[in-house]
Amino acid sequence: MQLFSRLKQAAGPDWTGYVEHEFVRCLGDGSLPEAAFRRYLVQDYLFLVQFARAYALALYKSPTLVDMHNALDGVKAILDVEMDLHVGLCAGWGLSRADLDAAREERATTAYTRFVLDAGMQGDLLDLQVALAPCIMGYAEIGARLASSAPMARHADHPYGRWIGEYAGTAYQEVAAAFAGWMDRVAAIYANDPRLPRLEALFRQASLLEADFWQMGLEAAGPDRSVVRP
Ligand SMILES: Cc1ncc(CN)c(N)n1
Repeated sequence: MQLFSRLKQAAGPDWTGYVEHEFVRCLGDGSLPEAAFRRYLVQDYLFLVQFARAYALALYKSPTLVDMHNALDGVKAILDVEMDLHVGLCAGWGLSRADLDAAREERATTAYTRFVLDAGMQGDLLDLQVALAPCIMGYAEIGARLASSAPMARHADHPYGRWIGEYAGTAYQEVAAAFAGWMDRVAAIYANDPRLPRLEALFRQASLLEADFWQMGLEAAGPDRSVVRP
């Protein structure tokens, strides 16, 4: 079994609480309040900046040249692909790069990104990959599900159709598949039974922090958007 599938199974409701969060459900059916999406967009820009640093740390933590190339591909995928798409998406919502650079990090953004960076600083490449996995793999899963289950998602009138299309699209899906394969290859060398509880704990915590990130967006739409946790 792929390490990702195993970690997901172990995280159980903490994983579904992330990928099926109310923010995601409302994004899919188009009912997400604009204020929630805007806060999310701004914070996600700040998130991606820190996430690029985490991928760069993966390069530093890489034991082989092959791993270094995989990590470098990840840095480039964020800086040259996802970040460009994100800035373009923000521009469509009237948010300039200057607006994004001037924004203040919300606590949920700080908590999540610094957790991932710390997991990588303390641990080895596999610890870092496992802490990054909910981010990379979760959005691929969400994008694919929303694109196939929300028929309107591909319609030009859907307010969040472009976001869904980006994460359901081939470019992002390929990045996620490549990441899962790389993590499996590293796990084949470094994972063993005594390490599993620690890896599962890292994955679970990152999944919870992803759910908090959605929640932070949702709360911009009003204080009554309570956490929907299993
Ligand atoms: C918070 C968050 N998590 C994941 C992704 C997808 N890389 C993202 N853009 N933002």
